[in-house]
Amino acid sequence: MSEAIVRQADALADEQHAVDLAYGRRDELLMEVKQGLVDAVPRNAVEAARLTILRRRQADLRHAETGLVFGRLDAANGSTRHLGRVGLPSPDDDSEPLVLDWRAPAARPFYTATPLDSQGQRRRRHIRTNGREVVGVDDEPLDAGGESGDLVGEGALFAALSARRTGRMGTAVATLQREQDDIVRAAPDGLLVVQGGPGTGKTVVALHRVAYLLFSHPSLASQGVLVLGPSRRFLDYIAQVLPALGETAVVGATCETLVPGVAVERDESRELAKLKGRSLWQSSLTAYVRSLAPVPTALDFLVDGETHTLPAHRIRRAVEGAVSGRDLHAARRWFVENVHDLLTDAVIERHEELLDGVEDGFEDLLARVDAGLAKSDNRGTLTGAMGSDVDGTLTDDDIERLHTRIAGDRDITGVLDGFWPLYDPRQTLQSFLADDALLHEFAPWLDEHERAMITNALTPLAPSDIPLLDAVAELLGPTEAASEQGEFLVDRAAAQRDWAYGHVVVDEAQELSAMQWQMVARRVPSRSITAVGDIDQAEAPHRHRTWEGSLTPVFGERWRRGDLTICFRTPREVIALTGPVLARAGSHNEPPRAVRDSGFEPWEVTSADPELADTVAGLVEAMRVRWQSGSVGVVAPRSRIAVLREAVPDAVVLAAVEAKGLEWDAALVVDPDGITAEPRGWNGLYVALTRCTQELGQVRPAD
Ligand SMILES: Nc1ncnc2c1ncn2[C@@H]1O[C@H](COP(=O)(O)OP(=O)(O)OP(=O)(O)O)[C@@H](O)[C@H]1O
Repeated sequence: MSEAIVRQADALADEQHAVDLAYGRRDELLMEVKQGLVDAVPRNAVEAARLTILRRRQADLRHAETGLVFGRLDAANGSTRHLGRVGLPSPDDDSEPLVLDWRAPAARPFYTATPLDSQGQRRRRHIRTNGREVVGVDDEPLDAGGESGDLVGEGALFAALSARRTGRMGTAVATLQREQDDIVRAAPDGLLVVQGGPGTGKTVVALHRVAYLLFSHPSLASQGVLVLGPSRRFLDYIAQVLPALGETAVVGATCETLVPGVAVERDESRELAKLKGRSLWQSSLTAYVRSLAPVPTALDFLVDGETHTLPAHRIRRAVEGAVSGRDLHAARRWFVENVHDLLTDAVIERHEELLDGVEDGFEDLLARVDAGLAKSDNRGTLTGAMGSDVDGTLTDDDIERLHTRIAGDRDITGVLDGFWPLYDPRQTLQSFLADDALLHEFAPWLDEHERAMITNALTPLAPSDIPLLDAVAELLGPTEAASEQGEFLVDRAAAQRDWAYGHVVVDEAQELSAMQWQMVARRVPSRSITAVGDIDQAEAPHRHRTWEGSLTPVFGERWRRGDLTICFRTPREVIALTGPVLARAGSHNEPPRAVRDSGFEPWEVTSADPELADTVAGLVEAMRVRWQSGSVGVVAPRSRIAVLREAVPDAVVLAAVEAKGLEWDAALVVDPDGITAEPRGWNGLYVALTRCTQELGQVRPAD
């Protein structure tokens, strides 16, 4: 046996031993946690918190069944460390864990050390497993000096990349690359926008970042993290990744589901969506909602049978004081309290006048007041009901009671409601959008045709109405304090429109309109946001071809950019086709660099249009045979989807926009010219061409 084979066999045996120990420890810990949870009924908040931690730990350990240990770092000082999906403490109270969590700072060299910058490490080892069995190890010496390549752990990476696509995303925790790791571990302050071409691992990075942030910044975990994806289907697609990374404290949503209790009820034209996505709406809606504050006038109130008039100038001062820096409903609450105070003062003043009148005709005056009260209601006389001191002066308790009585008085409340009503966000938005004169006044940037488009497309709600509704709801403010619903943080966060998240991750960020960005920003007051996307795959009706264009209207200069440049999905042969497509799409970016060849040259066939569906059915069948147990997807212009779905009922047939973020072993692009003829069609074709991991075919209808 050659020396290399013996070394490999020894390495496999060593790692099998380490992996066996780790699984043994994991099973032991799982058992301990299970026992801790048996019949556990929390008696107090501390115990409830302990049980939550135990449940979380149980979920983490369960999810770590696959790939419990995937790497090892050998340090220059002779120590070794194994790395895995979750940390496993050593059974004896050793401070060194048996397995180091991949998110721990000490694990970082596994992703970033190079021969030129070895970070105190001698060797990096990737451990490949199948279930609990070690099937391979890949070693990289880090102490040899010399050139550093682009990739870390090539062997393990290529093994991961050549695995058949199941249509569900897996984790890449064992094979994250340097540029990806830099983004995963970047400080969570401010808005970080990550531009990456197709297949550069944007979604992978975004999800690993969530897991990393929740692990390393526990304060974020207590506020929750929101992951915003482009569609429900997409959220389902990634749903298994976060639990596998040990994370459950995450709310997933799309821009359309972000406002609890509100659903999109109709589709809309691109023209309207583009119009309603413009950033100018924010200031127009702000001005409109501000205009709903009442015009000050004198107000009359009946207190204890006496009319008290608060003059217009005092109401004006109260309104002006209330609205500054508050949402409309908070301003209203402030105003109402102020009026209660003013009225209390007015009644006291009147009472003092009465006392002053004692000297000149006290009895006459009292008789008049009491007679008036007896007529108006049965609350008793002022002099009697107050329980004032014997000398007639009001005590603090009297004043407190008077104030409470005024605050609870139905008639007074009625006057205040009439003067300053509560507003429903949906009705408020719809009244605004329905009224040409209001639009003219508050959104003077709309022309007549645009105003007509808006007033004609009112109910029910379309996707672009959701961010407008959210803006109005925020400007109005809640009518009362939100009630906390649900035992778990994620349930409470998802149910509350104004929940302040610790961090927000946005996938396919290039699609967001300015108003959708506003909606995101509102949910994270700290602006701790990671947005990943490819501006060249933008399909949305906005016109942005650069991140500056997309972000500046909302964030100004307050964002930074990161880049992902290596394509892990699409093979070099296919990426080579995309340069001209990108240029036609008006891109400012280079295509990403593909990490591998597939050995399949992309091919093209033509078919007479009437036979196109049959041709596609035949080609899909042949591709299926070639990619047994793998996946095949078809991308086509919208107008052909229905016919193709009928011709190949058991295949995935999607429009380019629907294929975004998805990948198959083999992709068949039908009628590429038809795709480019769609709105933002060159961007769409770029998406379509870059879905495959191995084989790309195109079918063109013959003229
Ligand atoms: N470090 C990695 N190790 C293994 N696989 C990886 C790695 N990074 C990315 N991949 C794989 O590459 C493929 C593309 O990743 P992902 O879907 O995150 O890319 P994307 O940039 O979001 O693509 P798109 O722009 O098309 O949405 C996936 O199969 C993913 O698992």
